[in-house]
This record gives sequence, C-alpha cells and structure tokens, in this order.
Amino acid sequence: MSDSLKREAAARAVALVEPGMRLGLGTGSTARHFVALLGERVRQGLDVVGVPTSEATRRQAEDEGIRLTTLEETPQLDLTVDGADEFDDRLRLVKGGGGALLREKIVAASSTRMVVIADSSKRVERLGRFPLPVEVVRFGLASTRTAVADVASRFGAQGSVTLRHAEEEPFVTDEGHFILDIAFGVIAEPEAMAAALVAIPGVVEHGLFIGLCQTAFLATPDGILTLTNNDA
Ligand SMILES: O=C(CO)[C@H](O)[C@H](O)COP(=O)(O)O
Repeated sequence: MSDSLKREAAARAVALVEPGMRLGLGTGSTARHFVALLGERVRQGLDVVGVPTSEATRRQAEDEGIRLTTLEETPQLDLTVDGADEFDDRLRLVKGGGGALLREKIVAASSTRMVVIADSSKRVERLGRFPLPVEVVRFGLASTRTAVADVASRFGAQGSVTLRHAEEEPFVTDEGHFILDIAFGVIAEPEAMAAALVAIPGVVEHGLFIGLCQTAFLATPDGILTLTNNDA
C-alpha cells in the first residue's frame, strides 16, 4: 500500500484525539504516521500524553515533542492507535510483525478503546496467513519451542515454528525475549489456540489480539473503510 494511504488511515485516527486524552502509541510503519500527525497537532497546542509501545516509537514520539508517560504513572488510557499484520471481520488481530506485541498488548488492554489503522491487504477471511508471533523467554528455548510446535500442530499449523532472526542473530524484543513465528496457513480456532499457547511455561505472550479492538480504519484506493466490533 502506498504511504499516502497509510497516512490517510492515520489521519482518521488522529481526528479521534481530544484534549487531555491519555494515548497508547502503536508501533510499525502505519502507526508511525499516526505519531507524526499527532506531533503536528501537539505543536499546534494539543495537550495529550502517550505511552509508547516500543523503544522505536518512544524515540519518534520524543522527537515529535509528544509528552510521554508510563503505565505506572497512568495505568488507564483512553485510546490506543496501532497497526496490525492481519485481522478478520470480527476485528481479531494478528500483531507482532515488528516484534512489539507484548508491550502493544499490555497497552491495548489498558485502553478504553483500541483503533487499528491498516491497509486493505491486511484484511483476511480467516486468520493465519501471516505467521503468528509468539514471544518466549530465552531460558529453555528448545523445550518451549517443542511445546509451541506441539500446540501448533494440534491446531492445524501447516508450516513450521521458526526462531525469528535479525541479520545473523536471534531477534531480541524490547523486553529481552525471543520470538517464535508459527506458519499456520489458517487458524481455525483462534481462542482455543491462544489459551493453549499461554498455558505453556516459557511463553510470555502471543500475537493474537482477541476482544481488544473496537474499530479499524482501513485504507483502500477508494477511501477509508471503517469496521467496528461492538463486542470488544
Ligand atoms: O504489530 C506490529 C508491530 O509489532 C505492527 O503493528 C504490525 O507489524 C503492522 O506494521 P505495519 O503498519 O508496518 O504494517
């Protein structure tokens, strides 16, 4: 998708921001537009505070002059705006392509409202096209990986479980963990599979965001499509 479409989706989300709001600031190339546009409004006098979902977003928000806070200081947020790697029509999301899924999920769960901004290529009929990221502690990696692979195959994964790398080295998250990517194909039972994954010792979190997102602004060549999920 072109960058200008991503920016349009981000602009729709920025329009939701009101003075005094406590914001969750997402991670990725689409969320980056949101932070940039928010920065423009802050420089025009808008007073908000934000909790960044990654060190990359923290650096960008600081450069933009956005006042930052933490969940320790501000445990309840009004609105989180973030990207997604894929989502279905019930606004169940897969996130973590950028490796920030743990902080992203904690921030989203601390928000009254989560809005996703994405392009139409991210919309899927059934989740699983994008490999599912699973954040794991480094200790016991081989055992955890075997347990994750067992769950993945029980729930119909068509591909393998891969340790994510950055260049030659394993990718390390902002919280100091590794990421396993599960090539599913189709995730037939997202809720049950999510429960099975978090039951594995060593698994910190997975990239399925279920019941967290209420609204998606979807950039299409014909304009912005709004999807809503009133159950979240
Ligand atoms: O989950 C994420 C990072 O962990 C991102 O939100 C996701 O990867 C989407 O990124 P982009 O907007 O660049 O497509």
